[in-house]
Amino acid sequence: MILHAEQLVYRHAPGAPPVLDDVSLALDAGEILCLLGPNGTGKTTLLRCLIGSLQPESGSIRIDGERDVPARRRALTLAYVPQAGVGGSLSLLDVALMGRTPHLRPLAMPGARDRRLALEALERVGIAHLAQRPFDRVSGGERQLALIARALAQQPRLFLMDEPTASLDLGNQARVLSTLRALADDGLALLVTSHQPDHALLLDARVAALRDGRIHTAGHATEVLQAHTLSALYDTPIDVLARNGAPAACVPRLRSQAR
Ligand SMILES: Nc1ncnc2c1ncn2[C@@H]1O[C@H](COP(=O)(O)OP(=O)(O)OP(=O)(O)O)[C@@H](O)[C@H]1O
Repeated sequence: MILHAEQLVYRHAPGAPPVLDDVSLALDAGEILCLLGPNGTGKTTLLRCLIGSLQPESGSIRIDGERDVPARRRALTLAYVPQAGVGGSLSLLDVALMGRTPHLRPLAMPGARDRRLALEALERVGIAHLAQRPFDRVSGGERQLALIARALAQQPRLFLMDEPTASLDLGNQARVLSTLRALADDGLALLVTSHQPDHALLLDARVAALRDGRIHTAGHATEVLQAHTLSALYDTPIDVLARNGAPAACVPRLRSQAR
């Protein structure tokens, strides 16, 4: 098991209500786990606990079966894609090159191989033509793609991605989702937060849905993403439509359409 979290409890302040309450999950090589749940339910907080930037009050996190993995080894094992990143005036190539940092000796500069891997990562997400453009002079979606490229260049075994398709058009959503599926098929592990349950279906992923800081629903997307489960999770009527006989699209009903 590459990632195993057990009974995590996290509060932003002592005595405050828990943001994460008894949350457990496990992720193996070759798997995609899609983390769903309403706004403010603790998805980013969970990712930040898993990468070690927040400290849970109790519970355990093991990577490759080991607790308290040293920072350098952790950086070689897992890559985090945040919702938004700060790249300033760095070029997108330099942003992608930052993914190579854990592989460099202290104070060493990236070499030709690092630059090739960074460029390949930009190509894989379709923005190699923007390699020399400063991060603060590209669109929100292009920034998101650059942050994904940085993670790809890092060549980790485990990806933790916070809403990686949130700013992307349909074409780029399909490109990124195809890339994520291909990474899993290559044996890598991915934990991906999303507000689009459809994406869990497209990715043929397992799902863990958080609500009020607790696991509300868990299982394979095709089994658990049913109209009644989603309607309860998001507190709104949701239909699940089929394509080729399999659930494919999760569509909320507006108040005027409620039956
Ligand atoms: N620094 C902070 N201090 C106090 N509360 C915080 C802080 N950051 C987040 N929160 C609260 O913690 C809860 C969980 O936030 P989190 O960002 O993990 O939710 P999320 O599920 O990722 O939400 P979204 O889907 O909107 O991105 C929310 O109620 C949020 O308001």
